[in-house]
Amino acid sequence: MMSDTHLNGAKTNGTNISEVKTPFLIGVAGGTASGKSTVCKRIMQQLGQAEMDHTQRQVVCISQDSFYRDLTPSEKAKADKGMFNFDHPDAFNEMKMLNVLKTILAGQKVTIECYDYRTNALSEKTITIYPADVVLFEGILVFYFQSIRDLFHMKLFVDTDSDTRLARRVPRDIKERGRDLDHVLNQYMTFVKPAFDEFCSPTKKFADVIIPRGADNTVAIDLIVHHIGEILRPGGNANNLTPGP
Ligand SMILES: Nc1ncnc2c1ncn2[C@@H]1O[C@H](COP(=O)(O)OP(=O)(O)O)[C@@H](O)[C@H]1O
Ligand SMILES: Nc1ccn([C@@H]2O[C@H](COP(=O)(O)O)[C@@H](O)[C@H]2O)c(=O)n1
Repeated sequence: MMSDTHLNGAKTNGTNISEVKTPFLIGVAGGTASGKSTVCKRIMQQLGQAEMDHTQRQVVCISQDSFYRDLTPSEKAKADKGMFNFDHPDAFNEMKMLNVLKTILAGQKVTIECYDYRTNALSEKTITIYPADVVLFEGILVFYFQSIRDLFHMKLFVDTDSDTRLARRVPRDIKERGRDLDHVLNQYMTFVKPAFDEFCSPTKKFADVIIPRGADNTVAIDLIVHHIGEILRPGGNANNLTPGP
């Protein structure tokens, strides 16, 4: 289904001297454990991309967590005790996010550091994002920063009720992020919940599509995938990609 219709190639005497892809950039926001990553995975699966080698992939997903800023030693000590606010916009490096997304939109390859929740820091592991047709950028605050928000061609908000999100976050953080129950609940009540109400939830208004119940909402995901397919098909409007309002 992926086509080359949105290659912005400069042609001289019929020869393509440069072929630059402008990827279709999709922002996926929502509260913690709302199912953002799972929705992205479903979209990739339905576009037939999830099982592909990452160098061949034409649909890729990037997490906003790769753009947490470095912590000072005293912030690090707080973070280890669950006393640092990772849900506040100041915890992110907006300029780095902006530069990376602009590079991706310019059709260039980028290398992104992966985030390690056990050390509360970027890890040595990196992932290289090759020029792709569709790039999904998911995270709690991807619509918070206007500079970032303005870059998206499509904005999705995964809307899952807070009880469900907490019920998913507790086992996930214990199993996958090396936390204990006290740590998860204290952090949730002190920072995660208030920051969701103050910074994340208000960004729902920027979404083009709100997805109630996340990945359980197969109808919404089918519609979104169909729309992406229409844009990318030969003759679709992918030649004229401009970010949405
Ligand atoms: N529809 C669903 N039904 C059951 N569990 C889900 C569903 N969506 C996500 N999960 C689980 O909830 C946790 C958080 O999901 P994830 O997609 O990683 O959320 P987010 O990216 O928003 O933090 C994971 O353990 C995931 O397997
Ligand atoms: N060192 C960190 C960094 C982030 N968090 C929490 O992760 C949440 C965002 O990730 P989701 O997959 O849940 O969207 C966010 O709510 C932070 O509290 C963390 O606990 N530790």
